[in-house]
Amino acid sequence: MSARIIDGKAFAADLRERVASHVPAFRERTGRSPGLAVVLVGEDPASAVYVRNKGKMTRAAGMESIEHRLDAKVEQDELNALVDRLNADPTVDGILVQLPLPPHLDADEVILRIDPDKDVDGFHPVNAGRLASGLPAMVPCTPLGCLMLLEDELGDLSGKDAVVIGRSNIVGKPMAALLTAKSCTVTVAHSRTRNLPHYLKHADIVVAAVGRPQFVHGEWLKPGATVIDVGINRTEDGLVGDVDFDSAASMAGAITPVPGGVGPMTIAVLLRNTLVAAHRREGVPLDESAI
Ligand SMILES: Nc1nc2c(c(=O)[nH]1)N[C@@H](CN(C=O)c1ccc(C(=O)N[C@@H](CCC(=O)O)C(=O)O)cc1)CN2
Ligand SMILES: [Mg+2]
Repeated sequence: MSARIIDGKAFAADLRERVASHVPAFRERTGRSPGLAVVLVGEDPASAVYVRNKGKMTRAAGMESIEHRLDAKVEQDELNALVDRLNADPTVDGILVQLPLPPHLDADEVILRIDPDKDVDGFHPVNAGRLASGLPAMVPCTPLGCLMLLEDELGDLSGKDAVVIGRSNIVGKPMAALLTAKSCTVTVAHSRTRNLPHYLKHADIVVAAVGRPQFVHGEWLKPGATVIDVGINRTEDGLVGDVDFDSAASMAGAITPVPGGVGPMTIAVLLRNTLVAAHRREGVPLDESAI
């Protein structure tokens, strides 16, 4: 193995501290802490862990965590009504509905209902449009976390060839928009791409978010490439990414591990987005590029 291991866990801990350092001044200025409301529907065990960690880390950063747990059988109207109440609550700066929702609920409908200025997940089409247009947006947490790791590793990304594998609204599409905004030449590959190794051969940057365990093989990579693995797949061999770590680590210049790579960045960026949303909503200045 020769690749540098990108320590997302340590980067995320640093980012959470940076976020926390801005909270006292916000409280001084407004008389309250930034507030994040998290809605969990049902009992999906992984979602329950993520939501618990979000609450813990929100409080550890000095912010207010408002948690709503709804029964798995809750009706769409009741979920929508909760979002309406959170939209109207001036102490709530960020609203997040934990995904996936039980199959009888329409995630698009509930996301559309969230006030775009409180949409700390960055999933609302208004924010997707703002991001695509280069306007100030709430940016989805996982891709923004990937971008932070990439810039920390590589510095200026301008002119680099990037392949994003996966075209979801949550990771692939916003990741492509962020890399395009950084002047990368971006290819979006996905499950129907005919000859993935052909594209990967030239890629300086690979972001794998396809949702298939160990899908990307090291032999396909350009030697020295930076590989960001967004996958979290629970298999008989434990938790694995979308990249075959061992073969990729012998070809790449740097790679994120699973666990301990991208995953921890998701919650750290969520706290960052909540801080940003709170400052924007209150009109309190914040140098967003410094956090
Ligand atoms: N509304 C949202 N729903 C979901 C999101 C999201 O950003 N917003 N992302 C994922 C789940 N997620 C946060 O919600 C999340 C996933 C993974 C991690 C993480 O720290 N992973 C660890 C491994 C933990 C494990 O064993 O499962 C790691 O990779 O090191 C944090 C948050 C889907 N839903
Ligand atoms: Mg896909």
